[in-house]
Amino acid sequence: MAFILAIDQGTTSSRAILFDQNLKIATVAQEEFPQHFPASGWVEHDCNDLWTTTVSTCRTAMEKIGATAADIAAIGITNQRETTVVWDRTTGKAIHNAIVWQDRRTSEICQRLKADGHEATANERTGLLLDPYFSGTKVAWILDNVEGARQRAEAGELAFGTVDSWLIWNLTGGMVHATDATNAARTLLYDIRKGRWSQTMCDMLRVPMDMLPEVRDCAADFGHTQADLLGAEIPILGVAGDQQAATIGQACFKAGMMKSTYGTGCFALLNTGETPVVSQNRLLTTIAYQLDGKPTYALEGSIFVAGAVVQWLRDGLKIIDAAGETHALAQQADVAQNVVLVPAFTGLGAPYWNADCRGAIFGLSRNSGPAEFARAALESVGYQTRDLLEAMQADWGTAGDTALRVDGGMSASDWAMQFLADILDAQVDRPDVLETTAMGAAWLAGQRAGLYPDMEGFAKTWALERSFAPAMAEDLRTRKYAAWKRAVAAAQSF
Ligand SMILES: Nc1ncnc2c1ncn2[C@@H]1O[C@H](COP(=O)(O)OP(=O)(O)O)[C@@H](O)[C@H]1O
Ligand SMILES: O=P(O)(O)OC[C@H](O)CO
Repeated sequence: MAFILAIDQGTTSSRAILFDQNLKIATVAQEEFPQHFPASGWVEHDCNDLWTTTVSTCRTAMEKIGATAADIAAIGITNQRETTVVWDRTTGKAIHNAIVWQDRRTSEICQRLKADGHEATANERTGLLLDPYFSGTKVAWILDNVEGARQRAEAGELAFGTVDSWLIWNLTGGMVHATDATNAARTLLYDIRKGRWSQTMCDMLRVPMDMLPEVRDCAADFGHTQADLLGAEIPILGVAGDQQAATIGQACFKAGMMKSTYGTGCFALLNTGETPVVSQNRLLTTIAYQLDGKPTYALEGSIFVAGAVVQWLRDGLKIIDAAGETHALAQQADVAQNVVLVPAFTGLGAPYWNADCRGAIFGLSRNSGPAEFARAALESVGYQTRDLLEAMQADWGTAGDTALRVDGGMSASDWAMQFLADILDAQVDRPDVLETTAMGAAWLAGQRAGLYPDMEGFAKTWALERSFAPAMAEDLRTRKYAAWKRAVAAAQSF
């Protein structure tokens, strides 16, 4: 039996998944690692944790089913995007903790650049906005705050990479400093139209170009693992950022197809084909995947809090013990109460991009309790998705005409998915395999290794587990969504 090893290095855990030659999951290993919050709005990871948990989960997954390196045809890597690592090319040591995508420390730099009128140039080159979310300002922050770093970077001694690059560098023993086009597209340094690093953006953000990795296709040769890591050399043949990998795993290969992933946050990607669509509604233009040198573009809506609102009910309010309890609670909620929760715990992402907004709850009465809170929390994820889809519809026209394919931990909630269908007035399809992110990375590597079918054949393997059809009366849908819009406006003016 031949396997593909998918590495999924996420925000809260590292996972290794072995897929067999029929694209079925053979085993999964997962390890969480600590999150570091050195100041308000700052989020860091220890770069060593990212690396050691990756290797140990790979080893555990292999041990679980007695697979050796000889059984593994190739490795595919998918990763939390934007998170920034800078390391010394000689020692291979990171010079600072990884600055995580959620980190807001460069908010002021972004404000300054915007005030100086740079946003249009940034958007035109990269498809992104001047927001601390992306890597570019994080790299500059490290260079300005670690003693001697800027000088060393200018002397070519330091390397920058998103998490995929950091893992590739370590897996190959420092032989390969590369990334793929989807990860490059999240740095604020990459020209998504020209398909190369942008001198203009590097100058704007003061990032020396010599630090940047080489950009390759998603299915390409990224070197091979050092023999002593997993028992023998294994080729690395696939790389994609996690949301793009999920788009691939959901087989959204045709323009107009869309997926939405509900993990900590929610990321909706609409395949727009060979042309990058410029959003008039504050969505991001990004690369969905790049194969045979040809990029396919996507419009992306990024919401920072989705499943995290359920974690808040559990860990902050302590009104549930496990995420799954929200289903029963939401069912018990008093329908006459219209409690609306705006979960802007770390500001609002698309389409508002309001870093300073904070969470708010409206419509409480003396009878409001855990059930109404749980319902409002699940509903908030549906409302935020509708905001994204309305923006996509305005930019693209047909968004929402096809079913929305969902995945991620929170898509396990039948209640949340039914509400989503209701508030969108659109069909929501949940696939059999919810590990779409890892599946996407596995397919990239597996088809390059000659083990898996081509795009068309792979798309045929997508199987539906459950479809949710809208069942809410139109006037109720209209009233509820209008209440959400009022709540978001009020939260922003607080
Ligand atoms: N049955 C459920 N109902 C509601 N939310 C859930 C359920 N199961 C998991 N979640 C939420 O899904 C999230 C985990 O999803 P996952 O895809 O593993 O996230 P990530 O990759 O961002 O760590 C958690 O925030 C959790 O609260
Ligand atoms: O690690 P996840 O699944 O929360 O995904 C993080 C995204 O890639 C951030 O853009």
